[in-house]
Amino acid sequence: VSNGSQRGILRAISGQDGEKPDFAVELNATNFDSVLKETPAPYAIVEFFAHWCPACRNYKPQYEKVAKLFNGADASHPGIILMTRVDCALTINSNLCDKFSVKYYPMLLWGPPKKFVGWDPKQENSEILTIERGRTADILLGWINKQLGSSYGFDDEKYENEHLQRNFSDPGQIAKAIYDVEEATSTAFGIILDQRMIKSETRASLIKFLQFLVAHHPSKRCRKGSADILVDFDNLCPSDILLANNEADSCSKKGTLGNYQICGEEVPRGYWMYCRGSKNDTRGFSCGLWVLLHSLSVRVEDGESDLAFRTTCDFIYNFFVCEECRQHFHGMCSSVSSPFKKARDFALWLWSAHNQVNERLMKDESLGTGDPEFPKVTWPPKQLCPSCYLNPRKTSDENSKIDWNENEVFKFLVSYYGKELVNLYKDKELQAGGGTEKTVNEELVASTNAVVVPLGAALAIAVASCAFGALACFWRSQQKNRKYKHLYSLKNI
Ligand SMILES: Cc1cc2nc3c(=O)[nH]c(=O)nc-3n(C[C@H](O)[C@H](O)[C@H](O)COP(=O)(O)OP(=O)(O)OC[C@H]3O[C@@H](n4cnc5c(N)ncnc54)[C@H](O)[C@@H]3O)c2cc1C
Repeated sequence: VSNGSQRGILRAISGQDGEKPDFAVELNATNFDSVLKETPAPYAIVEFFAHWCPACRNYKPQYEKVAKLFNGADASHPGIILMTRVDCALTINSNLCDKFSVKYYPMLLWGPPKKFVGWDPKQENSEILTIERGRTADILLGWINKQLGSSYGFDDEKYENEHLQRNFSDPGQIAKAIYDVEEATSTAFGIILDQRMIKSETRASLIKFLQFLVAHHPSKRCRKGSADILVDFDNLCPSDILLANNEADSCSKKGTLGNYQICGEEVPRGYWMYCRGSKNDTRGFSCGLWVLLHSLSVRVEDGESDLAFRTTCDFIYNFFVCEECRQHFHGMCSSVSSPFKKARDFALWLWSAHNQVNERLMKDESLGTGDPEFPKVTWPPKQLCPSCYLNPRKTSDENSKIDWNENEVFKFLVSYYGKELVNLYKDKELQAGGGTEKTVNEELVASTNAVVVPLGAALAIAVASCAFGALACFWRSQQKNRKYKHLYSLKNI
């Protein structure tokens, strides 16, 4: 998907355009496969229409009324059905519409998004169905409800979030959070550039965090995007420029750095799934950031645990725009007196620090500052991890300290933020890769195709420490080799 068309899609979804946005996402022959392959939604509807067709124009408000329920930042049921449309009157889409044997307008097809990709019309038992009678919004929603056994209604428009409400007995919810981790990463990077936060005193901290992401981000495309930025970092945001002018344009959104998408072109998507609040301004980014930090913490090895701890602390201190949050977190970081030697200790420290924040906020939230649908709890609640509790609290004993079984908590964190988080995502990666799973090393090397790798701060810090595990080390040596190869070839010109 080209930058421009992707931005168009994001605008359509997030409604940040000046004019009233469409909720259904406009697809064309160029982005059709990639958008449908990438969407986390389990179902898609494609409306084939022609812009000159009066019946289609009349139908648009009906289709949009349904799309508003499922697409966009204020959808009541996000992430379930991606509603799209293809204009068959555009020459670029002729083959696409022919492939789906579009015989009349508007024609609606329903199915799992990935089944639209590489669809063969001769295929028997296809999971793609024609929605024969979707002529009004009511009929279309009725058809969907019948198909899914759901009871969605247009009254759900009030940005309610009942289906995502915290359900402690459903640990499977975390599988959705991988999309929020990507969104949080991309949002954090966007804020850093927007707010011109890369300065001479914060630059090294960002480089360290990018290395952390390259080695341990649970999403492949964020590892790849972070590696791309890291490789070019010294060119894009040289330290001498920052020393001369602490507010260098090149290190902000205005510079080339602003063209980099840390998690690829499809992210951010403009909505949150696991971290979606019941109101627009609650949860979202700060929840996604926590999940990112926990997911990183359970992926480090013993030897990197202290660096991971310091990298996390410095990143939050330098780049988290919530002043109270960063100061409070800094206080917790500063109270750690001896270096971490075990990955387990770092993961448990982060868990415990997060619980201290939760406990502090529980009091504030009685003032109505939190999200009423998602009250803060001491985490994980018993429903999610019964074995984490040594002595279950008695009702009369509500305020006593919980006696945690830290071995069980660690096991739980590793499984929750490790395997379970990437449950859905792995399938997606495999499907996207056509069934052949490349090693992460190959992916990283393939992704970092810069011709010249600068041997400045990024690489110097990287090569010197090799601290973030074998994977990052491997990647760094690849960069180093390329640098030398490049210099060598230059010398021979
Ligand atoms: C580093 C940091 C510091 C912050 N400090 C402050 C602050 O000082 N004041 C303030 O008002 N807000 C602070 N925030 C924001 C606040 O913590 C919440 O992120 C925000 O209120 C949204 O809450 P939430 O209900 O989505 O759950 P969050 O607390 O954001 O948690 C996200 C998810 O993580 C899981 N989780 C909860 N607790 C734990 C735990 N102990 N270990 C592992 N997983 C857990 C749950 O599944 C939860 O849904 C901070 C955020 C961050 C990232």
